[in-house]
Amino acid sequence: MTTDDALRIQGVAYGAVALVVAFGAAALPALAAMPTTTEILVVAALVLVLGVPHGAFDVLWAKRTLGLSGVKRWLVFGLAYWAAAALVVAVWAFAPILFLAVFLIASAAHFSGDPEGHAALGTRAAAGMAPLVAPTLLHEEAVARLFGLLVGPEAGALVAGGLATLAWPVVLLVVGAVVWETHRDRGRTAFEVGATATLALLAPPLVAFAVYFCLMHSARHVLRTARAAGTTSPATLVAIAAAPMVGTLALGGAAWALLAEAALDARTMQVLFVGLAALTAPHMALVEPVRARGWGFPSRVRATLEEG
Ligand SMILES: CC1=C(/C=C/C(C)=C/C=C/C(C)=C/C=O)C(C)(C)CCC1
Ligand SMILES: [Fe+2]
Repeated sequence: MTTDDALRIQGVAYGAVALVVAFGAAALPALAAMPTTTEILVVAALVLVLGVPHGAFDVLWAKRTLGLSGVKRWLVFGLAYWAAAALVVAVWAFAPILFLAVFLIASAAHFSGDPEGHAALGTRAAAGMAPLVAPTLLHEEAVARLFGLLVGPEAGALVAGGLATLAWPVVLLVVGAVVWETHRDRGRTAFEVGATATLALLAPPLVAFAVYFCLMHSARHVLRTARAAGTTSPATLVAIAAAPMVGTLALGGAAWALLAEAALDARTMQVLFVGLAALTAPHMALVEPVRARGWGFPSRVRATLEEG
């Protein structure tokens, strides 16, 4: 099986799971109650084990794009990576609303890279915004509460309200994207984006995020990395990601210890999502230029391949 086959299977499997979770949650409304501490802990564990490792492959992209070699250069790279992350944590501490707003906008831009091959700009916008905006259509209060654990209840409600004003436009954009991509014979992209929006609309916000982030965003990135590295061996991939993952876990542990005074739910949310936001800054700085070049192929060559 080639990595391209694996990417196709991943897209379809993700869409199927997303729809099952979405309609399962809709059929069992008791599940859609306010997020409990248990839910937060389970989602945190899933995101940590299946989601966060995709960023550990940044070392591989750094090697490819920056041509890093030698202990000194790797040390400088590591320092710059963690300095960028620390800066984000400082913004969270001193300007929480700015932090959350920029994190959401940057995340939408980052998630818009998920669809494979060519996709219309509107489709990319829909793919990027659906996981973040759609949950506020039916679960605005739950999103506000979760944001509240990160930035305080008032700021949380404000930002969730801001997202909620975008909810219908984003739903319409998703519908347009599904119709357009189907019309252009890109049915898999249509299915993926439609499933993400359905999941984000119907399932409890954190559950929807975990399913999307682990089975779409992270899985897709790992498969793209495997394709660029020319390997399908899980052992090779684990070997690449192990050291950065251990470093990340150590810093996450330190953050956990520092936040000893916060209640368990706030503490977990903060370590997880402020940590994700912090890592997203250097992660995007490395990965977005690679995406603009077609994931390791010169974009013009790739475009010709895809048109043909
Ligand atoms: C906190 C929170 C949300 C936002 C999460 C974001 C914005 C995650 C971004 C992760 C990134 C960009 C990872 C990079 O690879 C939701 C789902 C709206 C609702 C539940 C609470
Ligand atoms: Fe990512």
